[in-house]
Amino acid sequence: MEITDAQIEFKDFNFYYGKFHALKNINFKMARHKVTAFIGPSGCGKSTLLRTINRMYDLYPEQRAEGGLIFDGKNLLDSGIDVSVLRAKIGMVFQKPTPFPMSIYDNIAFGVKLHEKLSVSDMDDRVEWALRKAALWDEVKTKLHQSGMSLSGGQQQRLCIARGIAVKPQVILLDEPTSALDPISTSRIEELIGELKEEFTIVIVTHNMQQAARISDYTAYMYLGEMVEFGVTDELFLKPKKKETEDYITGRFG
Ligand SMILES: Nc1ncnc2c1ncn2[C@@H]1O[C@H](COP(=O)(O)OP(=O)(O)OP(=O)(O)O)[C@@H](O)[C@H]1O
Repeated sequence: MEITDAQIEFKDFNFYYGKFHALKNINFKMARHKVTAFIGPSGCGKSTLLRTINRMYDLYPEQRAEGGLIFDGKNLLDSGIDVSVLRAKIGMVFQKPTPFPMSIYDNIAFGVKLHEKLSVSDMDDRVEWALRKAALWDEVKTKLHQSGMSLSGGQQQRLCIARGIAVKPQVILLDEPTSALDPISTSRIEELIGELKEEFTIVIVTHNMQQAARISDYTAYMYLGEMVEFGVTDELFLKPKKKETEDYITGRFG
């Protein structure tokens, strides 16, 4: 399987927490405007891999990445990369909804103001655009100046997605975005992911294999820091090439 339109490419990529070798020789590409899912048992390195993509590890001096992580023709591991610009291009949504303690409107406007100078009416338009894209507009349009914390968990997570989208990134990283949500909010977010890929490249970590099978185009199965198998989602689930993958997806693992 060859990915011809890659947005991000990992080349001989390794990652260390101090002396612990957490990601081992990772090589694969993520396709533009598709959903790529990382699955695997707890501790296999899914979140670590996701967090390298916007250099979250920069905050911790003992964490180190080596090799190639190519985006827009540049190696994101190079020291010359401006990490704040990078994080505007590659947004992230966490497992637990994390709205800022400010109004719904300001939750979205805050990040936009860091990168762009918009007039009041352009900002209003941007906030509406982001909330519509995140399928939240109809629920909040009459209460934009109420606190983001007053929303339900599922609405808060859509607000966080709207906040990520508002700066117009190219890639959205989702770290188990539905694991704290009820089934109805989960299916709304899954539906939303299907719509967002029209405009953004999506990478999702999920411990839920059915979710990966439902929403992703490509799936990577990880185990003990290695990428055991990467492929088209339907093929990986229906006809895995490796026995380890088959054991995991059929529940025979462990
Ligand atoms: N800050 C850290 N310092 C040291 N080791 C870490 C750190 N964070 C994670 N690890 C280790 O790196 C490995 C991968 O962890 P990671 O959180 O990426 O796994 P995961 O697949 O996302 O797991 P889960 O599904 O449980 O969230 C584990 O062995 C973990 O113990």
